[in-house]
Amino acid sequence: MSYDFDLVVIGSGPAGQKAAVQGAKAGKKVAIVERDKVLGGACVHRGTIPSKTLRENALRVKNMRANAALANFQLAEDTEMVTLINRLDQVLLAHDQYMRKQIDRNNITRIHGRAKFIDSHTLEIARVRDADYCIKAQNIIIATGSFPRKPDNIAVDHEYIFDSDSVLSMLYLPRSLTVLGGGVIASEYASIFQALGVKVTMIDKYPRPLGFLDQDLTDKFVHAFESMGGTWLGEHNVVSAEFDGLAGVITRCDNGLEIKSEKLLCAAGRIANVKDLAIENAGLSLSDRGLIPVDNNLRTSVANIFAAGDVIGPPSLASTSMEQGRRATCNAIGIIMGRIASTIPSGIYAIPELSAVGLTEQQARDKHGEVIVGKANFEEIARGQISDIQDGMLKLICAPDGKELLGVSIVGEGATELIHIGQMALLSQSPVDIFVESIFNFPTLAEAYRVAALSVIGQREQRGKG
Ligand SMILES: Cc1cc2nc3c(=O)[nH]c(=O)nc-3n(C[C@H](O)[C@H](O)[C@H](O)COP(=O)(O)OP(=O)(O)OC[C@H]3O[C@@H](n4cnc5c(N)ncnc54)[C@H](O)[C@@H]3O)c2cc1C
Ligand SMILES: NC(=O)c1ccc[n+]([C@@H]2O[C@H](COP(=O)([O-])OP(=O)(O)OC[C@H]3O[C@@H](n4cnc5c(N)ncnc54)[C@H](O)[C@@H]3O)[C@@H](O)[C@H]2O)c1
Repeated sequence: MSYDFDLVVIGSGPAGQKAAVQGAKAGKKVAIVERDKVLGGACVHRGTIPSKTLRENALRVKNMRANAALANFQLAEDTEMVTLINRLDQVLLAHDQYMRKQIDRNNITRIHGRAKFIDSHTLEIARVRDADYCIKAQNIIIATGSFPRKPDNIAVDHEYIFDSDSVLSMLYLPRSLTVLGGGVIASEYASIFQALGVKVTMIDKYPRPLGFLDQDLTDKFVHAFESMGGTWLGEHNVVSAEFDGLAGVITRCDNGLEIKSEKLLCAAGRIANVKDLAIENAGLSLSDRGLIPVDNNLRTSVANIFAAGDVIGPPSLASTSMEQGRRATCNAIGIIMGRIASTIPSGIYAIPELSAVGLTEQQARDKHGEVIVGKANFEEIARGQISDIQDGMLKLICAPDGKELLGVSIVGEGATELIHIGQMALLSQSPVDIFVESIFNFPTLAEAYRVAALSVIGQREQRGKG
């Protein structure tokens, strides 16, 4: 069979972009199909980058409020959202230009249109102005991402009730906001809006937010959120949320509680985006959870079709999607890569940040028994004192021998950067002593590694004597 391309990638988010570039670097004839006018996917236009840009301004507002002696700072009533994401256009433009240049420099064919499978090697491209046409590819990578789940009982209208795709299209900063969910999106936006002075209520059916993280971290997060004036309602099941017909939203829980707020953000999970792909024409079907099933090499049940990113499910991060995209291409073109390292960090850009790598304390106890845990509060570290960081903490989780590092969990400003020190120690299988024997810059938050390691070593020596 003759093909138009060696590799066609569907979707230009983090997974698709890296998949296409990897193919071109390996000398293959590659095309990338994107239905949006702009490249970058949810990550760039509706997710990671916009939310982190708003976060930067929320932090500035919070910091200005923190020192009333320097400036009596108050956000104006009816602050327009555009002023709070004023740098977003510049950030997006810079990102878009960078991506276009990279795609063009690598001679990747950009196709603007919606892809649909005709068979396992053929895609039909639907275009807005021009006629549809077909392309044939030896290998295809599905990197079509995900979209927000809309529960039937939540009337998302993008005017009063938003999802994470539309939340930043609000015209004005609301006075109050209900956030449905206690996952990553909910925790990030709830704390960002609260830091901006919005009265936020965050609700989840689970007892604590971000349940996959160490409880010490989530306790500190809830404390920080409530100290800013937010309300966390765990173990509350939302049964309905609707516009009240006047100027707000009524959220009802199954225990009878009713919450009134100006706006609501529904962050109740995301769904793999396979609409319009007609995967059945290629011989593919979805898993029970609505995801595209792949093996360890990211290959689907059809030999020449691979999938990467949110469309294959957790961890559903931009960071992992990029690596999956790259690996999917390598596997497709015969460069066998094997499994992705299990030490993937999670970074939650809430206020404060949370980040973890390896095992949590509970996971380590379940697996290894009497583990040794060393903690360092940022208030005890010179840099933490200087920066007045109230809710910062770093935890080292070590095997019962007090030497082998099993995991690192951090909450506090800088957590998503600091975690990589621990990640490198885990990857290089360094004993916990490395944090004591190495000299770190002073004053830095990284000193917390040293303080926590000293605590571990102290407990290890006590155990040795006992
Ligand atoms: C609010 C929010 C904040 C986030 N923050 C972070 C963070 O801080 N860090 C992090 O690591 N991750 C974060 N994420 C997750 C991250 O955005 C996703 O994991 C990542 O975007 C997934 O990349 P992807 O390439 O799989 O898909 P996407 O980025 O969703 O890209 C898929 C692309 O495929 C295109 N497409 C779909 N169907 C077709 C079709 N039939 N034909 C042509 N094109 C098609 C879409 O238009 C889209 O451009 C966040 C997500 C959200 C929603
Ligand atoms: N920094 C990051 O890495 C980052 C940031 C944002 C998003 N993401 C990714 O986006 C994905 C989606 O995030 P998400 O937060 O929307 O989903 P999620 O699945 O993590 O959380 C959804 C939450 O909503 C709750 N919920 C749903 N319906 C409810 C109801 N009726 N009543 C009460 N609670 C209810 C669930 O219990 C759950 O805790 C995640 O997989 C995450 O990896 C990552």
